[in-house]
Amino acid sequence: MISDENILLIEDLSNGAERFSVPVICTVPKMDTSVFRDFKYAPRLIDVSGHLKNRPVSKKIYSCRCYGSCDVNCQCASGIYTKTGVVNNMDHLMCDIVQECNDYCECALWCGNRIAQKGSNISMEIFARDLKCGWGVRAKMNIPKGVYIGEYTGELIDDDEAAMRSDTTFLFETRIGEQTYTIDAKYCGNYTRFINHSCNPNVKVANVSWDQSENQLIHMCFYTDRIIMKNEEITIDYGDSWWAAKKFACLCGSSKCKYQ
Ligand SMILES: C[S@@+](CC[C@H](N)C(=O)[O-])C[C@H]1O[C@@H](n2cnc3c(N)ncnc32)[C@H](O)[C@@H]1O
Repeated sequence: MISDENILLIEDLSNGAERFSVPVICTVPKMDTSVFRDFKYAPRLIDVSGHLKNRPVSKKIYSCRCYGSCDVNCQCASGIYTKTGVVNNMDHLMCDIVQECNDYCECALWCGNRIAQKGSNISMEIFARDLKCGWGVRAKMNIPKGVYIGEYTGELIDDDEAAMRSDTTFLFETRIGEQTYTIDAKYCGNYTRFINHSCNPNVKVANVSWDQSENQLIHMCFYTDRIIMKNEEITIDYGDSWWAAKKFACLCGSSKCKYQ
């Protein structure tokens, strides 16, 4: 039930689709709540028909024969994660593709190189930041550095379709193999589409794949770049090209602000 007077506006925006509830909290009068009426929660990427079609496996990439968890000698282990699944070195995360183990790998489901593919269990909530920035996302618990917190989901559309979308606010570029695609999370996505920009962000976005095919789908995955305390706002850097298309100033408040 959506009402401006309630502090807890929605108990769980995900409707049980996540491993944690995604409450929407409003303490700012006159916030625009219409976004939640039209919003379809999608814990995974979907295509315009509402489903992510199976893509044929053209040529299989490497799959490992490890028993239990892969170690550093395993060819498909990215070396990005520690044995407990936390990112080792945030600079390495910014490589072309973080390759996780895939369906053909013989390692266990609990292998330390299967992290983003299993989804996050780090609780987040959507809150009313202010009337100018709108809604934002904050942590419901303390989170260590290097932890996977979610994937940018929404409709997966091709370049022609993306060019026809009038609102570019929620467009995020990705690719399948060599072909570029766009994720649009305006009407359909998960909590990550409410994450605001900061010029001093606490979360980094990496290209991650767990496909067994050479024609891999690149997932846009979010990892904490420092320790995040309970109730701290989650922020990412939207990048120069996003800001180039906008006619308003950044309100991140950081002393490092680049888009004032
Ligand atoms: C991807 S959405 C983030 C969620 C959004 N706050 C909402 O309520 O739906 C991006 C929009 O949020 C606002 N926003 C995010 N970060 C901002 C910032 N640093 N300064 C000003 N506006 C920001 C702008 O309106 C921007 O178009």
